[in-house]
Formats: sequence, structure tokens, C-alpha cells
Amino acid sequence: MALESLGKALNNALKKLARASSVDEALVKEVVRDIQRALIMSDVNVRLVLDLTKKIQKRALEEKPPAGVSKKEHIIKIVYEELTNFLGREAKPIEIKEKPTVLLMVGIQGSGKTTTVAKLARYFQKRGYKVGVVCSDTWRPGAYHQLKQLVEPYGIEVFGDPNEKDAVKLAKEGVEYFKHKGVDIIMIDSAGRHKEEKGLIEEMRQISEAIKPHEVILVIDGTIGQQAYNQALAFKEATPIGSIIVTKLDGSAKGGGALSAVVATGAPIKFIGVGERIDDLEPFDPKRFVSRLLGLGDIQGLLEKFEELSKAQEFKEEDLEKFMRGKFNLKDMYAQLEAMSKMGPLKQILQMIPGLGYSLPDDVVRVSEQRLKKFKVIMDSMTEEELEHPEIINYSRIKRIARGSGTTVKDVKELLEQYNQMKKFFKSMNKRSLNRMMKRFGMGGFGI
Ligand SMILES: Nc1nc2c(ncn2[C@@H]2O[C@H](COP(=O)(O)OP(=O)(O)OP(=O)(O)O)[C@@H](O)[C@H]2O)c(=O)[nH]1
Repeated sequence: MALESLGKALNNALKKLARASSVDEALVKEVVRDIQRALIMSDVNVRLVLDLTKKIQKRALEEKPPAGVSKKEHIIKIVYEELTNFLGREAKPIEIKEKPTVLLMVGIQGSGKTTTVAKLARYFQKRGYKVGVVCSDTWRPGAYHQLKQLVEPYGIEVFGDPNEKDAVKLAKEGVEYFKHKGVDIIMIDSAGRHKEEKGLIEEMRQISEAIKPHEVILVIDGTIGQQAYNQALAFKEATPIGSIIVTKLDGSAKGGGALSAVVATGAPIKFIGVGERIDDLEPFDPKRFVSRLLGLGDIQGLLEKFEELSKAQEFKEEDLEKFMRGKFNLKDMYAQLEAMSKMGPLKQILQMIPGLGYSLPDDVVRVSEQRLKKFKVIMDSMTEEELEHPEIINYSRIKRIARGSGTTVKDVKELLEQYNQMKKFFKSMNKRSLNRMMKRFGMGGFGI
């Protein structure tokens, strides 16, 4: 989850509003102060915070809610709208109009650029585009191998030469190479050795002149907070075809500052990085982002994730239904956990369900790859009957399974505990949310 601590603080402010028996001026001011504090803690520029919260307060105190809408709901909507405006309002996707579309990626050392090139290449590949990646980083010889390691498992080709010293020449050759190969998108990973804007912009100019990219994308490290302003501004002034990806928004305490600072320069943010894995890249859509941040849920995001999954044929509709109804056995659980681990943490997915917000206990949903492997080994030592009816597994069976799988009684119990917890959790889950979600998937629902 991007900006988890900011989200929690904003969510708490809204909860205060939702729980109050009546809404008066004092409460509005208190909620606005909470929002102010949350944003400042996330390193959002104080002046920007004051402007924003002044607007929220004015509207909350002066506007009359339309018929059928409570004062509270109206204020929540105002907060949502103003935060959405604050973050740029509309999503601005990268347009792939020509074949090939050439994207030049630049970024200061350590910004997460190389990882982001790989993530974006994979993102487009998943959407049916053929992508070629050029490594023109002549400064860090490891960059070429890093890129190859990241994208080659997905069949994405990397062009580069760790011995070449001329970055512009490499970029040019790489583009020519992939043009002949007939790819749809060519991405160039540039050097990124620079510690500040000046060198970065000079390199960008040189490569841009040589290869004439359709778009230049600056990768900014979200952990630098509002300092992102200077980088984004210098970049925006240097190129009219520039857009931005802000990385490391997972767990960064200053991410709100970075996002709002970039928006304040007028440069469009197209994606955000939300983790280290190749799939941890999200198109930046202020509306969805804010609704998730406030804990209002994001059904659209959820649908897209599942759509992606079904495309990859890792997750079938009937499986989802079984799972969501709490009617699953150990085999199903394993398949789901595996699919979820490919898709991103289950927690991240469930957070998108309206009404669930932040209430998910970590131990229910956190299954590391290592644990999954262990589960698999244990399950290989179970009988078909045990897999389908785990409730028959008593202590002597546990001992046999542990022996057979070379694990311990504790390990087997852990697997069963995970299974029981999940079952319990899904049974107790907000039925209305499930119902709504299942309807969206065309699966009927619980008839509530
Ligand atoms: N948590 C988290 N880590 C990230 C994210 N994006 C990148 N990273 C990590 O940031 C570190 C630096 O990433 P690189 O891609 O090597 O970044 P770079 O230093 O800009 O690359 P070069 O310019 O080629 O040197 C790596 O450990 C990445 O895994 C993100 O969105 N979230």
C-alpha cells in the first residue's frame, strides 16, 4: 500500500467525522486540523497544505449538502474531491500511438530507475506490446546485467554492451536494432550516475537529440519528499515531452510530499512504484489513489488486478467464488495463495474492496514465498482425502505428514492454522462488500 501512514491518519480523521453524533463547526475544524497534521507529517509543503485545507474548511462550512445526502457524506466527498484536485485530478497515461514508440528513461542515481524500466517494460508486455529495452548506462557496468536479470525471465530482450563507453552511440544503435526487430515499444535506460539535476538534464538532452524519443520519463525517488520539487521543475523546464514516475511510495513516510511537489510543478505523474517486485508499478490515477488512501475502497483497481490475473490464466472465476464463500480446501488455498503471491500481497488486493479499508490482520494474509514452498512440501505428503477434507487431520496424521515431508509437527500445524484463519476470516468478512464485488464479477452474490 502506497503511503500507508498518511492513509491511516486521513482515514482516522474521516472516522472521527463519521462517528460523531452531529456535525458542527468545531468538529469540521478539528477534522481539518487532523488532515493538516497528516499531510505535514507526510512532508507535504506547509503552504500547499494550508491552501488545500482552507479550501476544504470553507466548502465544508458553507456548502449545503444536496437532498438525500447527509452533512457527513458531503464533507467526505469534499475531502475526496479536494485531495483529488490536489494530486492532479485526471490520470495521464503514456500514449502508445506510433510503432515503435520510443521512451527514454532518466533519473538520478539510486532513484530506482533501472528497476522501473523493467517494471514498465513488463507492464506494457502484459498488455500485449512487444517491448525492447536498451541499456545505455556506460557508467555502471552492472546495470546491463541487472536489467537482463530483471526482464529476460519474461522474454524481454535487452540490447547493450558493458564495454562500450559512448552512451549516445549505444542508445542510437539500440533503437536501430529494435526498429529492425519490429517491436512496439523501445525503452532506453540511461546512465543515472548524476547526483543532481544539471548532469542529468545534459545527458537527457544529448540522448534525446540522437534518438528523438516520443516521451522522456524522469524517475524520482519518493522518499526524498518535497525535495522532489526542484528535480521535477528543472526537468519540466528542460523538456516539453516529459513525464514522471515516483518510486518507493510503499513504506515511505514522505511520499505525500513527493507526489504533491511534482504535481505542483505541472509535470504529469504517470506511474508510481509501490514495491521492489516487477509487478509493483501502478498507473497513477488521482481519483483511485485518493479513494484508496482515504480507505473508501477502489473497486476499479480491484477489477483491473483480477482482469490481469485472468489474462495470465492464474486465477479462475469459479476459484475466486469458492474462496470468497469460504468453501475451499487445502488444495484450493494453495492455488490461491500462489496466485495471490504472483499478483501482489493479498492485503493489497483486499484493501481495494470498499468498506474493508485497513482492518486486515497481517498474519492472515502474509504468506512469504518461502512459506509457500514449505506448504507445498507438506501438502505433497498428504493424502488426497486430507487435502480435500483437512478437518480429518488429527494429531497422529500431523505426525505422519511431518515425518513424510521432512518437516516438523509445528510446521504442519502452522499450515493448518493458516488455513483455518483464512477460512474464518473470509467467513467473517463484510458480506455486503463481497456481495457487491461478486456481482461485479457476474457471480451472483449472497442475496443480501
Ligand atoms: N520499496 C521499493 N523499492 C524500490 C522501488 N523501486 C526501486 N526500488 C529499489 O531501489 C533500489 C535502487 O534501484 P535501481 O533500479 O538499482 O535504481 P538506480 O540506482 O536508479 O539505477 P541506476 O540508475 O541504474 O543506478 C533497488 O534496491 C530497488 O529494488 C519501489 O517502488 N519500492
